[in-house]
Amino acid sequence: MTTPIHEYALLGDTERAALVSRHGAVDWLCLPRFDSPACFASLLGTDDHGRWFLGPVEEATATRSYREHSFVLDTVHETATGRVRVTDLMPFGDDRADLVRIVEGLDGEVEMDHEWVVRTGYGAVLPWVSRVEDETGTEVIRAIAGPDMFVLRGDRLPEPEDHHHRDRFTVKAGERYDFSMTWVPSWSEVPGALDIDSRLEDTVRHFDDWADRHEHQGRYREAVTRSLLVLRLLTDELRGGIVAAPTTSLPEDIGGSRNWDYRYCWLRDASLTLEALLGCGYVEETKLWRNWLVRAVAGDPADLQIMYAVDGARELPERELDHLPGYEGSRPVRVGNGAVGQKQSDVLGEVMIALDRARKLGVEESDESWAVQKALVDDLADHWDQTDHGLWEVRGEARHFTHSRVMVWAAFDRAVKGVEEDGHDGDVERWRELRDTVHAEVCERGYDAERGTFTQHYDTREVDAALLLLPTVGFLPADDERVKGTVKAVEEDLMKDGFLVRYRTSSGVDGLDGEENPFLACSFWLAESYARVGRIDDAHALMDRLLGVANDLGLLSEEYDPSTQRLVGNFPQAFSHLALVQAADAIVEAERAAGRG
Ligand SMILES: OC[C@H]1O[C@H](O[C@H]2O[C@H](CO)[C@@H](O)[C@H](O)[C@H]2O)[C@H](O)[C@@H](O)[C@@H]1O
Repeated sequence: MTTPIHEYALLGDTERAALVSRHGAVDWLCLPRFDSPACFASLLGTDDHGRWFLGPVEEATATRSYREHSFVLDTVHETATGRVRVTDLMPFGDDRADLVRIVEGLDGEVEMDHEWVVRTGYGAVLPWVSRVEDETGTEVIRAIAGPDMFVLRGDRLPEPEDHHHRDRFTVKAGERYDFSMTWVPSWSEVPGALDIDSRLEDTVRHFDDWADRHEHQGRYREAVTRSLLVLRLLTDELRGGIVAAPTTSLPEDIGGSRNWDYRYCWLRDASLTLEALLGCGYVEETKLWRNWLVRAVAGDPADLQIMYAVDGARELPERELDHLPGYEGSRPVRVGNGAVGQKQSDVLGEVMIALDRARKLGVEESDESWAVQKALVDDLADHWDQTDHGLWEVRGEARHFTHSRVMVWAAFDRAVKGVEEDGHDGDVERWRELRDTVHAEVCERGYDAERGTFTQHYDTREVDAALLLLPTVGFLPADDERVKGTVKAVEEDLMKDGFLVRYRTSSGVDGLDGEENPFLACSFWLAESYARVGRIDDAHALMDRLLGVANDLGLLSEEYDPSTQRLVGNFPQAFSHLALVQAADAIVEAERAAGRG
């Protein structure tokens, strides 16, 4: 039986991440990077596609929590005979790729099952596994396949059986067993053992200190803290790229084909992540990402992509993995992402907004960073009127999506501000003129005067949840009648069981089969819109409903299926968490303005 998505916890060290189920199965892990092939892929297949299980043999109830504000996870399993705690972590900041699991007996005794199954290539490849000694003479299990070596250490090593490694042992109160798995390139020596206790302490301290620094105050502080931590975890410490989610192909609709690979760095998602971090006082992180951006987009501005690999590489060809049956049979499983080749005119606007905000918060441009922005905006000035695939990356016809046109306006607007307010150079006359032209065009062609709402694109009367962002990016004030009319139309057309879908798929605009569920980021945008127009009680009601669908660890996926009450889509998803932070910020601001803060 598959594990519901909300039953998973996230582990990670800011360069790679794993999902572990409540019952103790690490069902997803890509090594050595977020976007590397998985060595545990049973999330999208069976146990034979790789997993690491450590949990009670007998039926148990499990309660779990992160230690302080970190990603060190404590799961306490209670059986009829006793209680045992399993602590899982990926130690941070030591240039190693380890997954550590500590089993401690708390009460009575508990019989534990241990199973370690490594498969490389997303479950396709059986490695060569042997018992070897490290340089201190300690016995370890080593699995080798192509470029990868995985080394399992432990106080009890499991035994081989049908290409799995298994063990069963009893843990009594007061006993402790440590296990760790380490990835190194296959041509390396077997890596040495970790000092587990000190790595655990440093890892908790690092994340907890980081989380303590944020400035958000308000009723949703705890949810905001966990969301910021998720965003931090998805920001690659070494390379600076920010991934949209650590998973691929968790379905937007169970059993459906809307299954995509999110382990890449979208300029849109990354810029919005930065804005959320900046809004809570995390300014330094901007430099890491901005330097990544400058390296990734270096070269001809016409070659700008909408997403890159985590190290800035450009090749992300989409392919289907036929050997994997998919999460609850949701096929195909895809790796790579075909949207990489799309034109999405909103992304430069998002980048320019985030970098403008960073400048205003004192982040100085580097020699290259303004030059790169200038080149990109000049290139946009040559192609500003083209159609695109929009922020939803539709696979249907390219169109003049109203949100994209607004973001073209935003790109010129922030470029003009870079000159007027921040003293940088550039073709400001031309940018100013284009900014005003696009504004007028949107208000004329993207607005349905009869219904009093902006529309999804210039040739439709449909609406789109992205239109809620018009006041957020400064295109029009929140109390403009056209904005208010848009909020009303979006509520009328896109509400589904108390949550918001992105757009009506029935229009066929996205060129895809099947349905999708409410999109959590859009639902947070609605809460933010309510706050901006002073509907504070409505904002709280929606916020509470949304936080109510997060799992017990405060994690959210991309979408939520109200009919089955399940989180669906990739998990955890930066888009949902960054939108949560921004909605909470907007509510605090609105309460302050209304004298309710
Ligand atoms: O809706 C079809 C598209 O779905 C994915 O895109 C979504 O995720 C992106 C990453 O978070 C986000 O930037 C985008 O706004 C979302 O629509 C998928 O990556 C696309 O390939 C697919 O066409």
